[in-house]
Amino acid sequence: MIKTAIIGASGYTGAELARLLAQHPQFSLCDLFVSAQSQDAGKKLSELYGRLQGEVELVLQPLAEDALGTLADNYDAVFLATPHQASHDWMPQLTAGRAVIFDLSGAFRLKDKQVFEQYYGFGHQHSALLDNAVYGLADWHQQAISTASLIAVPGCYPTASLTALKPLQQAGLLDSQHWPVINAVSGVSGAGRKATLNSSFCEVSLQPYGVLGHRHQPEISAELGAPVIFTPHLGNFKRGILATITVKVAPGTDTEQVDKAYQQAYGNNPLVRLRQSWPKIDEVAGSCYCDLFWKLDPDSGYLVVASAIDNLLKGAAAQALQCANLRFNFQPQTALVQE
Ligand SMILES: NC(=O)C1=CN([C@@H]2O[C@H](COP(=O)(O)OP(=O)(O)OC[C@H]3O[C@@H](n4cnc5c(N)ncnc54)[C@H](OP(=O)(O)O)[C@@H]3O)[C@@H](O)[C@H]2O)C=CC1
Ligand SMILES: CC(=O)N[C@@H](CCC(=O)OP(=O)(O)O)C(=O)O
Repeated sequence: MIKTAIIGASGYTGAELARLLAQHPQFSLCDLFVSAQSQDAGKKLSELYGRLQGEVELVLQPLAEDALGTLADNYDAVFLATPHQASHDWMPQLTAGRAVIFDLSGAFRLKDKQVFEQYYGFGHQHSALLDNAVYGLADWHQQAISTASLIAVPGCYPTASLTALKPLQQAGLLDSQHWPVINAVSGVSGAGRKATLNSSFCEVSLQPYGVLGHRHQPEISAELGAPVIFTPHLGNFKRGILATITVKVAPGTDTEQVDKAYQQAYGNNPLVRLRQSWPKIDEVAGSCYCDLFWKLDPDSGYLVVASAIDNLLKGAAAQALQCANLRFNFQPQTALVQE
């Protein structure tokens, strides 16, 4: 069994990871950690999330930062479901241990250090770790993930967007003169568990935010190798993301070529569903799938693709476990879909 711990286990993505790992036949979930000053230290995770009663009965332990090095030697796998800065600060000690690290934060997703200053509000101090980190877009980087020691699990919006765009890019069907335009709506759990005014019940009303400045724009562009316009919106629902993406296809592209690109990319992938109609948030919320559907207007050359995921699952915890399945040589979908 793969000995496993989660740091940041009391948060939304940490709790989903705990649930998934607890039902995995090959992973043994041993310990759950929160920050040293956490108000939840000493509580059972199931006290915070009643639906986990009987499924995860572990207690949330306060993390002594000076014990990080030994901590990473006690496990085969450590999942970080922590804020970006905490992941950044702890990574040198954690990666010195024997555990493979799966980081759900954005701290190691980008190679360009300048992006961190501009979009994350801190200067990146760990160039060598950045260079070594593998971007954990699990449906695309199986080979690199299978040998990595530090895996930077993508953000939720980038997962929805890149799953839709990469097959087109791979098949050479994107018109490089026109930037893809991504409009995406996320449920409020995307903002994490901690209460803020913007995410409080009476304040949330469908609205764009982070316009022309969200940190997922450089993440999507870096992985796609092309600039994009990305506009996120906050919706008044709990979980899920729907990204509706408009692209100009290369001259002469027809529907058959687009269908073939998606079939080639995902025809045998149990975690990406090529739908026959436009995807809905309700059809992916609580699941580990990404649902895709598209339509091409051959006259104008514009293609619209819709991509739906659960932000906490395919957009975070389930993708992290998909990476872990690849890293430890299990089927990528193990414990993620019913077989
Ligand atoms: N929510 C989402 O849809 C997605 C989130 N992510 C990323 O995953 C990570 C976790 O997100 P999410 O679960 O939503 O966040 P939450 O705010 O729900 O949880 C954060 C967790 O980290 C702990 N924590 C907070 N501050 C610190 C700190 N300074 N040091 C150590 N631990 C700390 C919290 O517990 P405590 O404060 O009690 O210690 C809690 O367990 C973030 O980096 C986020 O950007 C990625 C994709 C999607
Ligand atoms: C609705 C909402 O607030 N969503 C978050 C994205 C969550 C995510 O993917 O997180 P990281 O890239 O930060 O890990 C946001 O826009 O900041």
